[in-house]
Amino acid sequence: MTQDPILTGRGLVKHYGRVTALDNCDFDLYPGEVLAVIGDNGAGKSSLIKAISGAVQLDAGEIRLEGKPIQFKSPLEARDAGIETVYQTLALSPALSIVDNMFVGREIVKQGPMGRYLRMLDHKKMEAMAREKLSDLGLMTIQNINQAVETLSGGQRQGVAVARAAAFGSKVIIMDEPTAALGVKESRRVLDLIADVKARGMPIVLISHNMPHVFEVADRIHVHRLGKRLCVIDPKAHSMNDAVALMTGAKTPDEAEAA
Ligand SMILES: Nc1ncnc2c1ncn2[C@@H]1O[C@H](COP(=O)(O)OP(=O)(O)OP(=O)(O)O)[C@@H](O)[C@H]1O
Repeated sequence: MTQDPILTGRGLVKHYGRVTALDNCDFDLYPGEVLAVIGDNGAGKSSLIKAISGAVQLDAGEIRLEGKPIQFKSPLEARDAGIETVYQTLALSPALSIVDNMFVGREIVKQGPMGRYLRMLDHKKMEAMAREKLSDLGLMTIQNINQAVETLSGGQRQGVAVARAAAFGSKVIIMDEPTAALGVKESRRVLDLIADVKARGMPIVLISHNMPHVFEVADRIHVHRLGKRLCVIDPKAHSMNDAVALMTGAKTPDEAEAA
């Protein structure tokens, strides 16, 4: 890697009472890459992602975004700084429309006094922007952007959440188990979506237990074990069996390299 990482973590520590969820963990994400984070249940993947996305506060360590140290007190602060996290379930408000979901907390008000003093929203502008972003990502199979998100399929919902991230100039998108609850066809759409977002130059962190999905889309794989980064592997140079052996402790990184 010749470029500097866009996002780094050094010596990250997180305790929950007596449990050490992050134990001096390091992390690096490079511009434009898809980095998969894999690990056994309880290895600390979610804790790592929550620390990066402002959902939990670290006990020690440093996170840098574009070289600058950051300390987010809430997920909103992380989002404002350009780190957008797409959760499987919590990403969207089901009863709100697609447009409303995309603009919640970032509504565009009308120009002039109506917007300035009466906070009247510019629905036309928001709809046009939503349409543009969705079509950029090949998501215009969605007919009516005023329909409630609860009427969309799982894959389409992921799409709306990702379009929202892309629309607001995010620097990093974190996707937490995006295909876990989806069928084969829907998963396909989400994997294509990841490829589209990557093609637009946006780096993605993908947390997944699904090895075929990880091996299909990841440029590098961060193997997380016992609260820290055990190693980073190249999916082209390693098998899925190697990846599973590393995350369960059946193989050491040296053994995986020698194989
Ligand atoms: N809020 C919490 N309170 C107490 N312990 C927690 C909390 N969150 C996580 N832990 C513990 O921290 C450790 C790491 O959990 P974490 O959820 O980060 O792992 P994970 O790799 O994401 O697991 P999974 O793949 O099962 O989701 C586990 O032992 C877990 O029980």
